[in-house]
Amino acid sequence: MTDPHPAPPLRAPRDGTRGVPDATVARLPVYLRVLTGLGERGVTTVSSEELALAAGVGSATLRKDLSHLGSYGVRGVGYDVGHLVQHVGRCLGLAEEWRVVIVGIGSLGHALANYGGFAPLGTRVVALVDSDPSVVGEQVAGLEVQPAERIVRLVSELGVRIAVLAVPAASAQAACDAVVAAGITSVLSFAPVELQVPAGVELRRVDLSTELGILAFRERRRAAADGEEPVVVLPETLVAAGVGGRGARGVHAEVAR
Ligand SMILES: NC(=O)c1ccc[n+]([C@@H]2O[C@H](COP(=O)([O-])OP(=O)(O)OC[C@H]3O[C@@H](n4cnc5c(N)ncnc54)[C@H](O)[C@@H]3O)[C@@H](O)[C@H]2O)c1
Repeated sequence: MTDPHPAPPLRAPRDGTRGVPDATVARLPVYLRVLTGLGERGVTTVSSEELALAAGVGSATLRKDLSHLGSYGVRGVGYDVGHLVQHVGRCLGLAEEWRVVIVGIGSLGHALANYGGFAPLGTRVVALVDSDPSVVGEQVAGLEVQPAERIVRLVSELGVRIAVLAVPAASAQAACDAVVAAGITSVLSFAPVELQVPAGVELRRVDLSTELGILAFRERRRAAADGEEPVVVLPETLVAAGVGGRGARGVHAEVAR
């Protein structure tokens, strides 16, 4: 595979990703996943165009990102996949293991605890906690669910650095405060609510309903541009009250159940 635009070989930074733009750091796990997949398929070199396509970014962005790390692209050859896997991994601190606690072992907490895809990114779930006594003591993914009050001890004894919050929105701030008070400095929350953390604590949120809402909005706009009739989904109560059906404005209504 040839690379028409290889990034110039630069020095590798000695201090991980310090000084590397946040946007670049956020893309590194994606590059690593693609590169790891290529390596598993026996691919030894990859062009910046191919890597960019597989990672879903522009090739100029990819070359710039890798140049921040010190890339090893060779003109006419491309990037050495194995070398780049190690290099990106080192920059992400993956030689070390970052220990994770999941707070809230309900539907989502179970799924996350059982998910095996975190390890390649250097993280390992080592503890599960829940505030519900009926959940405490349950075995999930080889770990026993611990009472939420034990968080301080778990964090210090197991060296946990990252907390994943899989609790309802109403409990999320309290759960967040508890993990921060226990010494956690990185929090990933799935609760659909804004959270406050003190300076020095990294907070990331995964809000699936907002993401889906954005896609639905775009679908609606695309359908409107294609001249499709909008489908308005009405609650059953409104339909029972006589609202809905194909109305004067040509709106086609369906019932939400
Ligand atoms: N289930 C999903 O597929 C899904 C998808 C996207 C987002 N979410 C969000 O993830 C969060 C969890 O969803 P779920 O469906 O797993 O809920 P769930 O009700 O099934 O589980 C929540 C768990 O959190 C525990 N809990 C509550 N307060 C706690 C606290 N302070 N400390 C420790 N544990 C506590 C509860 O005892 C319960 O076991 C919600 O905010 C939800 O909106 C869920």
